[in-house]
Amino acid sequence: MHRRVITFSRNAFLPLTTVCINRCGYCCFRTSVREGCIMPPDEAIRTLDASAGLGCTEALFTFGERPGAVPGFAEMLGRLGYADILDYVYDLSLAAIERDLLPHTNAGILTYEELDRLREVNASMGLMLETTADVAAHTDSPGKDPAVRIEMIENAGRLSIPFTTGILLGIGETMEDREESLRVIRDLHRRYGHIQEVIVQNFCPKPATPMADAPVPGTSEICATITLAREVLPADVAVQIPPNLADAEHLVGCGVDDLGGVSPLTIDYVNPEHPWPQIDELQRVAGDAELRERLCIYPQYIEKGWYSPQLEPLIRRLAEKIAAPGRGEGA
Ligand SMILES: O=c1nc2n(C[C@H](O)[C@H](O)[C@H](O)CO)c3cc(O)ccc3cc-2c(=O)[nH]1
Ligand SMILES: C[C@H]1O[C@@H](n2cnc3c(N)ncnc32)[C@H](O)[C@@H]1O
Ligand code: MET
Ligand code: SF4
Repeated sequence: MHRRVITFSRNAFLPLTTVCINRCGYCCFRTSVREGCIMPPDEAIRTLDASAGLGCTEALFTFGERPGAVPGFAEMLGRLGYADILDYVYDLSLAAIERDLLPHTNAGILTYEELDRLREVNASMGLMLETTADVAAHTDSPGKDPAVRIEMIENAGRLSIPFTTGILLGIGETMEDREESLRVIRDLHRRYGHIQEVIVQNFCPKPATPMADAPVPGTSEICATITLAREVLPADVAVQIPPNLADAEHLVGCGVDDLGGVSPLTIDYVNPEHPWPQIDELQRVAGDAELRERLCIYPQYIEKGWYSPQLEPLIRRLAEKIAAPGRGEGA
């Protein structure tokens, strides 16, 4: 099951806010409304500048879902001059584009209209399905209702947005649940053709969360799930594993196509205890496979023109840049 090419994206992770209406049992990212819960514009711009300088091509905006519904948040955001976090991410997406970075946003559940608006300034977007099962970890997370997640992924399909989704392993679901989740993703892709990659992400326990002592999926179980994903999903959908969370070196042979976004500058704010491998270590992870840099919009969607006109020149330029010979590690 060894695949010849393994891809990754050089990115910058910008957690715009840690405030969230959900309370997932595994999450250490979410905080209350308090000092520091919103990344200020000057810090965001510094991160974009520095990441562009390090050769990154993607700005990943990942943050809490519907923070505006949490009391006190709107007032804090208002002090930065914004009425809605989506106005803020829109402006920062423009700032990213100006600096030659392609925005990819995962803000949790968004409406059709919100997706349509962000589509103008995002090369791809994402939302983890997590699981189709009804799990205890999601009891206090209305946004993790599988029906709600499926509806949003469907809306992204209607809007022809190149899309990243995935499943989270070890949150109370069974192997059968994983198979069902993967089939649902496959069926969405059959209808809309927009799923570019599916992340198979293993739960990592966090201190002081309800799941702090929950068992973690072992390497052989993760491998079996990657193999299952590769069997269920069509060949044009990449299977991604995060190289910082699992034993990626031993898992790539299970059917992995992609190592996701890796940052030379920022940490993985969702899993802060797991540092990224250095980009020059990724070839070791990829083993015999050819390691190839990609953009956050996959080549087939560039060919199909599934992007907004204002992203066209940048996508063209970055596609040439990553294809240029001599652009190896640290370039
Ligand atoms: O650094 C991370 N990147 C995450 N990414 C980013 C991802 O690695 C890249 O941004 C995409 O592969 C696009 O290049 C996600 C993107 C999504 O759309 C949905 C979920 C995730 C999850 C993570 C994550 O937990 N940590
Ligand atoms: C951005 C994505 O990160 C994942 N996520 C959230 N918390 C954890 C954790 N403790 N371990 C692994 N992945 C996590 C969820 O799948 C979310 O959708
Ligand atoms: N809160 C969103 C979600 O869980 C984005 C990723 S977690 C920080 O879907
Ligand atoms: S995983 Fe995402 S939705 Fe769940 S509590 Fe954390 S930030 Fe909110």
